[in-house]
Amino acid sequence: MATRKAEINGKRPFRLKEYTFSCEDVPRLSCTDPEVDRLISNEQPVVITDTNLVSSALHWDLDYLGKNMGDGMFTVYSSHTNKFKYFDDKKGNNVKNFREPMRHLDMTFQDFAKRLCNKKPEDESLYMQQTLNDSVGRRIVVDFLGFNWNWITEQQKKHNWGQLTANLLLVGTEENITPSHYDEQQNFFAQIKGKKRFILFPPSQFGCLYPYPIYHPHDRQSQVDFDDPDFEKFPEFKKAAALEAVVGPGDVLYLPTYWWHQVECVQGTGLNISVTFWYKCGPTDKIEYPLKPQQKVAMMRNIEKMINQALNDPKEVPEFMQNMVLGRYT
Ligand SMILES: O=C(O)C(=O)[C@H]1CC[C@@H](C(=O)O)C1
Ligand SMILES: [Zn+2]
Repeated sequence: MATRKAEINGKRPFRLKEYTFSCEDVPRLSCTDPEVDRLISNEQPVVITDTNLVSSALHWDLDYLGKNMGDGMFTVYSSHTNKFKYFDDKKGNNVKNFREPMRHLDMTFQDFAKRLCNKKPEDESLYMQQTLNDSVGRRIVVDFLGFNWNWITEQQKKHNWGQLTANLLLVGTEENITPSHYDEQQNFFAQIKGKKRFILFPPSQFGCLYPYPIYHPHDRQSQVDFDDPDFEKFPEFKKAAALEAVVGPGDVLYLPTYWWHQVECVQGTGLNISVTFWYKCGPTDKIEYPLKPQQKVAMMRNIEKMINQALNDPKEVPEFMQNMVLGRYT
């Protein structure tokens, strides 16, 4: 697998996987730069520095979390590969012979930390992905309250976003990968320990990324295997052109809603800890034409949902969709 050398601001170089598509850099700007507001208003990704958003958590490591996360049970995914492809198990019955690509385990943080420390190369990869809630220990609550809520709440108000819906704590090891998908929420992704690489595609490249059907457990995920793309089945993927961002401790990536992202824990950067800040999108006051790509994706999803409901049988959807477009709009 080809890799290339990279670095952030001249700091210690590390290696990134190479793919078939080009990668341009996401802008990296201080939160004091007015360009940050412009990019967020335009729903363009940007790496924002100096926010102090999670400065109160930069001392988090396996030992500290093990001592302070409390004795609650936390969500940990286990995968035979280093990929953690999200699936909605409520949609599992819609697809014949669907095989869950990773196992959902529940364990205490202490158990998770022990498995990470004793992990042998042949063992399954592990990824803790736990919504921060009141089950954590007191010191974690203090660190959480110490996040720069003034700054992020100011962003929420300025850009007229909806409510904060979740803070997901992510604890993984280098080379863990979350394959390419899009979400329907605004996201400030805060890096606490280790480095993460984001491969981003704008919503306008929906046609290059071939998401699964909406009834599929992998709804919102790309069908394309970036490590071995099937250009026969997914010819438009040849036209995909990515933006790339590598974030380190203290960096915050603004990840706009409907933007495709693959997330990789960077090799050689050790234990990886992040926290997401997901917000509901704001209301669309006035429809303006031409419609934005993300509005068209939302429209496509609503139409797919309507067709699925009306047909009431996932097996009928492919033929219905093909009858609608093949030879008519192709
Ligand atoms: O923040 C998001 O939108 C995500 O997809 C998260 C789910 C797994 C996380 C990761 O860092 O691998 C990223
Ligand atoms: Zn995501």
